[in-house]
Amino acid sequence: MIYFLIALFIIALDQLTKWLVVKNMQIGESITIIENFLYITSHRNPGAAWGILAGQMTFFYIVTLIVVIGLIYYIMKLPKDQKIFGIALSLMLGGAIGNFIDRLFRKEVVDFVNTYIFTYDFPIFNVADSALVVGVGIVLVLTLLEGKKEKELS
Ligand SMILES: CCC[C@@H]1OC(=O)[C@@H](C)C[C@H](C)CCCCC(=O)CCC[C@@H](CC)/C=C/C=C(\COC)CC[C@@H](O)[C@@H](O)C[C@H](O)CNC1=O
Repeated sequence: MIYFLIALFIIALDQLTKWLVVKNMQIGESITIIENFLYITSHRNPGAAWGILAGQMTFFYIVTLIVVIGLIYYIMKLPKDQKIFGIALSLMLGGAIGNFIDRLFRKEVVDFVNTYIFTYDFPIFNVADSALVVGVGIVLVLTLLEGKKEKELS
């Protein structure tokens, strides 16, 4: 299934970028990409978004396993014509597994994408987070569009 290849690609890209950051940068070290906008900063997060539930690894394992099993089930069950939906699910699957690998072996997640959206210093994230957020975003948009279409038809 092409969707599992997409998830594998995300996992590989996520783990490669994290490995490069861990290997070549000290924690806290920052490289300017675009002044005042984009930096690569080596960071670790023992929690979820914004560091919530730091250290609750058992909780993260359980939630991630439920998310991963749910996603695999939906990808297997997906009708042939819903390719975009399938791509969104595989982005989420790759992202969830990417962070799961970090939590399993490092007991924390490696983050390095440091952006300043306007002056707000957005939490530092990684490839897996981006895939998750993009995947969630596409699912939300498709669901809203689906709902709108049904309303127009009814
Ligand atoms: C993106 C999901 C977070 C990701 O969830 C995962 O792994 C999943 C598969 C497993 C979690 C245990 C369960 C989801 C918790 C839900 C959550 O957290 C609310 C999310 C809101 C979201 C709206 C969509 C905002 C976005 C935030 C950020 C991402 O910006 C691109 C900032 C990321 C930085 O705080 C970075 O340090 C985080 C670190 O890398 C660990 N990442 C995780 O826990």
